[in-house]
Amino acid sequence: MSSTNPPKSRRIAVLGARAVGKSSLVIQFCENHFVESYYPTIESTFTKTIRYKGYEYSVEIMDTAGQDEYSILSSHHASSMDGYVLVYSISSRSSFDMVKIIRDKILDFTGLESVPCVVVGNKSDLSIQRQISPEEGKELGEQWQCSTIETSAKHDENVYCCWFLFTDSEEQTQVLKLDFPNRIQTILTNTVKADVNAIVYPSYKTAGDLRLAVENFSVWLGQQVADTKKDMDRLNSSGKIMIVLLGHSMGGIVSAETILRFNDEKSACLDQLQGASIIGMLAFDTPFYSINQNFVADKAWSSVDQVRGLGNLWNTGTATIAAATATRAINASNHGSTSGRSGGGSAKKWGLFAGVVGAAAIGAAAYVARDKIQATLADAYDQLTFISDLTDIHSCDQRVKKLLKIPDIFFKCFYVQLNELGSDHRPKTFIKLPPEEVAYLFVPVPSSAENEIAAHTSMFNPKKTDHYYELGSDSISLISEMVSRFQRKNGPPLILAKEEIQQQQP
Ligand SMILES: Nc1nc2c(ncn2[C@@H]2O[C@H](COP(=O)(O)OP(=O)(O)OP(=O)(O)O)[C@@H](O)[C@H]2O)c(=O)[nH]1
Repeated sequence: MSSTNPPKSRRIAVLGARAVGKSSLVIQFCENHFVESYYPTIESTFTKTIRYKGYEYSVEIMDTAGQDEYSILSSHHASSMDGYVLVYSISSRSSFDMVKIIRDKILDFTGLESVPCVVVGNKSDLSIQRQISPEEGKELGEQWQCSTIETSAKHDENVYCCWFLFTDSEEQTQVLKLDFPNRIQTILTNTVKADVNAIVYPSYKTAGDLRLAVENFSVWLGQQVADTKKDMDRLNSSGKIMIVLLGHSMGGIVSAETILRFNDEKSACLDQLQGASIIGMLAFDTPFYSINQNFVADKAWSSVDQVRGLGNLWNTGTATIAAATATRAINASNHGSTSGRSGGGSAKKWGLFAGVVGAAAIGAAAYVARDKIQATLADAYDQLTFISDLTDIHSCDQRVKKLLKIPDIFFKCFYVQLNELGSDHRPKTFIKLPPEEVAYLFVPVPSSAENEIAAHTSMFNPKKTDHYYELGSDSISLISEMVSRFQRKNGPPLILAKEEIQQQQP
């Protein structure tokens, strides 16, 4: 990831019934002409760079084959998309109904409550044949809280607008709907062919001792494993639970300490995790080597209110996520049924596992380097005994060293870096950068936030973190790599349910 500002990339699928004008809209937008003749599409991909509200977007548009009620939504079209343009023809009631069916299929597939989309009523030039009024189109948009627009690919009316509206609506809904854990869960499910459960660690104790936080977190983690096992038993499925910890901010330190604890106390690990394996951790802006003293010293931070506000932000849970995953049924007959709506862990069919990948974590705690900041600010935080753990540089250093010594634990830390350099000509970062020998494990993520604290707290906000999407895909690639490594080492995954294995035995 570079610190320049390359275009933000977006992948959009265009979906709708047959002959509503999907290809015509895409061709008009990308190539500026209208094709009168009708050639049913199988699938084509177009790319176009657009400038919108000061940002450049490199948009990859997937034009898909027309859908009918019986078409099966391809995973290729439903997943790894940043959003959808759903097209109907204003002259066809059935195509309007089809848009609703397609959206339901996407929600079922992704397990989300809502997805960024724009509903487009095409062929607005055919007013005499109109079957759907503009009001009916708008009502649907209000119901789904998305933008709607009528277009004519033929007369090139509103064609540009529909793509811009998408960008706008996607920007607005992204933070709320496709939040980071959901995004990881959805994409990872399809990437590693696994039932992926992103579990957010529900409450994070910012008060209290680090050891207590680690203990609480370990107990919670054990509970997640037990719940997953119960689901698996109920569905008579077999598989090995793998856990990946994702920790933002101080959650990364809690995750690292949890791994160290389980490694030091192997019997406790076996009891509490019931044989599940922690295969790695990803940290996000975790101050493993304390926070960057440059900005603490900056008097811009000397407002108690500002820091109190920051504490509230950290405590909202926006920065508190965890994930647990389970390898999905490989049996094709079970594919369609494995995805449930979000939060529907129990709705998942845990049958026929190829193994179970589990991930957990992310907590964020408010903290400041106590001895680097004014007394008044420290007072605002005096219940946060975590602070002292960050000022013990020797322990900080040892923590990372010990973590790296544990065999088969994969570790990476992403950290935010502002686009401009500081007055000392060094990168502006929230965390203090690590020593040279471990620098390769720390990956900068460019941020356009106004300062280091804003960058830190908005790391999972696509509006502030320029490479939010890449952060998601990089995390997914790393988790996939952890899973493959684990599976390579521990033999091929089981792909059959218990009863099928029994049936196959002589
Ligand atoms: N009058 C009018 N005709 C249009 C418009 N857009 C597309 N058409 C015509 O509608 C027919 C179907 O257009 P396509 O763009 O191929 O439709 P599609 O949705 O991609 O079709 P499939 O690939 O089968 O899903 C073609 O004959 C187009 O010329 C429009 O805005 N107005």
